Amino acid sequence: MPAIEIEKLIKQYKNGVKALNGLSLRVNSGEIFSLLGPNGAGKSSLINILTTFYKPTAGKVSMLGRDLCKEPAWVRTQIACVAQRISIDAHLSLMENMMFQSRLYQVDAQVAKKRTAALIDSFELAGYLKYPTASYSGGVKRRLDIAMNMVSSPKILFLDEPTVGMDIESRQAMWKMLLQIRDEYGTTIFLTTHYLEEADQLSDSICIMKDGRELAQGTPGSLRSYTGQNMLRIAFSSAGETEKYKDILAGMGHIQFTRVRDHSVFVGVDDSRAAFTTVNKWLLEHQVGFDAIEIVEPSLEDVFLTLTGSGENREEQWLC
Ligand SMILES: Nc1ncnc2c1ncn2[C@@H]1O[C@H](COP(=O)(O)OP(=O)(O)OP(=O)(O)O)[C@@H](O)[C@H]1O
Repeated sequence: MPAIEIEKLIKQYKNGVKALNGLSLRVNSGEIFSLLGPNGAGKSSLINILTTFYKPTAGKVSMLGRDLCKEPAWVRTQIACVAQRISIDAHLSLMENMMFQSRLYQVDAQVAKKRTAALIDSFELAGYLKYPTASYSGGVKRRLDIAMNMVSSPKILFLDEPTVGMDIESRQAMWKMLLQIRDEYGTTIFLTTHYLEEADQLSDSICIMKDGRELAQGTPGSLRSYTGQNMLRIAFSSAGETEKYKDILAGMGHIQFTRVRDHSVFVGVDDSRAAFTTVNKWLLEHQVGFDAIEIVEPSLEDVFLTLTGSGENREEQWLC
């Protein structure tokens, strides 16, 4: 049974804006699912519907096998939602915050005690017990916020940009925590992120959406090969050279678009071998000094930019 199944979902606000415009997607039980999309794509509108804050205008949403519109109260008992704004009470201790949350979800006191102890242990929070929560770093506060939301043993955990603004160390601690939640607790994780590398490394499944619809869904690997397009990477020794040759390369045969990253020009091509030959020949003939030229697989970021930047309405695609 899928954790979430959405068919042709529409959300039209009173001002006439259609934030969701026929969205369909599926989240499998026990997976980490990432929702990606540019600003205004409809991600928050979708999360607000799935967490029962908003009612959809039309379409079907099944959560854990039940109809969301018919049984929102039941759905609420099965999910937890960690918003971007941290919800811990800085006047309460770590333990008091956990206990407060358990009472909110009407978890039996004995059960709550056991769960809290296990969560503190799992997520390495014991070292912070004796300090006031107000003194915690942003990363630890967020970990505590998530641990609190696990007290009710949710089947699905929603996280809105869980690592936004974090340094790399805190981000890695968060990734570890999310993997543990999936593996030790079997919880399905539904998250939004703007970090494509994070989605790539962490997710079992990704949906890229724009204008209220899904553009593509699948595993990170299947999405990377989604465009069916290899790329050329040509590395130069300086940023100036890279910028200069980006524009020249853009005008050559077989080349669809160019992008610059880390002193390299990444070139989208329709035929990687033919493009390799053309570009290589041109660089040698014009005695252009370059550090490397190679055929590479597109990154998730390349796929994201190609899909969301195209402005085309693609047909629905299911890649799993
Ligand atoms: N309550 C609302 N009333 C009217 N329009 C809204 C409302 N909430 C969102 N919208 C509009 O719906 C569209 C989708 O917005 P939404 O916030 O769902 O996108 P998003 O992908 O979460 O964007 P972001 O990444 O910027 O948060 C936008 O055009 C937005 O202005």
